[in-house]
Amino acid sequence: MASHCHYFLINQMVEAKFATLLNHSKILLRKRWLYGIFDDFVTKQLPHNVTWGLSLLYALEHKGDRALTSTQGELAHALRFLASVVSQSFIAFGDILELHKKFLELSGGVNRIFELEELLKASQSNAVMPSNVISVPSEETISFRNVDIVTPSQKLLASQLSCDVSQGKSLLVTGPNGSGKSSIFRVLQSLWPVASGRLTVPSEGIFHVPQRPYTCLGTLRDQIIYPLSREEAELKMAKTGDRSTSLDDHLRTILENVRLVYLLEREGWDATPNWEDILSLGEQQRLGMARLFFHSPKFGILDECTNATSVDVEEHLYRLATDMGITVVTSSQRPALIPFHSLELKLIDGEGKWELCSINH
Ligand SMILES: Nc1ncnc2c1ncn2[C@@H]1O[C@H](COP(=O)(O)OP(=O)(O)OP(=O)(O)O)[C@@H](O)[C@H]1O
Repeated sequence: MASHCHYFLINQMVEAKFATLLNHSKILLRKRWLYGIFDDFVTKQLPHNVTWGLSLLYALEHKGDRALTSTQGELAHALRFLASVVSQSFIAFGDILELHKKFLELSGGVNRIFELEELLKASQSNAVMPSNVISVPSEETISFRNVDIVTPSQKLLASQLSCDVSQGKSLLVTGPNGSGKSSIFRVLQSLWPVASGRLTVPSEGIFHVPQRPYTCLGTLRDQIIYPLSREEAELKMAKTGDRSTSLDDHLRTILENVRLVYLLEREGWDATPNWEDILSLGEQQRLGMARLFFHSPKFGILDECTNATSVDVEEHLYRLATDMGITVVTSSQRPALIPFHSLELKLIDGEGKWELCSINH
């Protein structure tokens, strides 16, 4: 019922916007039509009328004998000259009118270039700021040192945040809606710059799983190994894994672990449906976790990425991650996840206050 009502409201909104657009287009068409008539009249019709008028005036002024051949020839010549001068003058006037239209088009183009330049400047200045993020290849800890978490509209969400996530010591970020949990993850992904302080992250071995994982074009296999290609995935397996297991067997085990093996039985390895359309959010989230297990990184950054799965499946997924030795940084509201973490970062009010507590098992 609620979704029906919502659909109705959206439909009404779209209809209203469309009616405004249609009205605007009608006004524009009428104005263009009137302008076209005016333009044609000034550049095509009016010159003839003016020539006739001037010729008439001339004829009335000089009432001589126009029967003479020489006078007729001179007259025709003079009239042709007059007609061309008048029509050229009006065409020039029409060009001036046209210039206004061209000027408007040009000013639109200039505006767009100006906006592009502004955006480029802004992105360059943003690109300078993440220098506060230090990416170290051999680093084993994610470390926030007096980091201010600030939104693009300059709202301070966490002030002077200091906390270390070392391997084996998973961190749970909690707090009310809008307190800044996801913002910490945006800073971790370098989507937002570090306004002040220093953030140190290992340059490799970090894997992000968002709330709605991206589903790429391709097969079920491609979804799990994303962003690697099949060849790269096979190479990765050859380097790290058991050489006796094929890639598909390995992926099948992962699907069994995330309880999605029925998808393989239903779709097979080679079907390429639009995965986002055919999978529920809970299934997409389990696929996101399957990706994490395939890549098996040192750190998993999990931003509410299991909140659409049932609690028992969520616990099972976290148990698997712990067993695989993946240290996680989780944003979640569910108390069931507390036992899988060693530290809890509580964002208190979304105005800067935070608290770090260790979780005793
Ligand atoms: N791009 C943005 N520009 C300005 N403010 C933003 C932007 N994105 C988020 N915010 C604001 O930052 C605050 C924190 O948002 P954030 O998404 O981190 O909250 P959250 O704790 O993850 O909330 P929830 O529990 O609802 O997911 C909110 O007040 C939000 O309105």
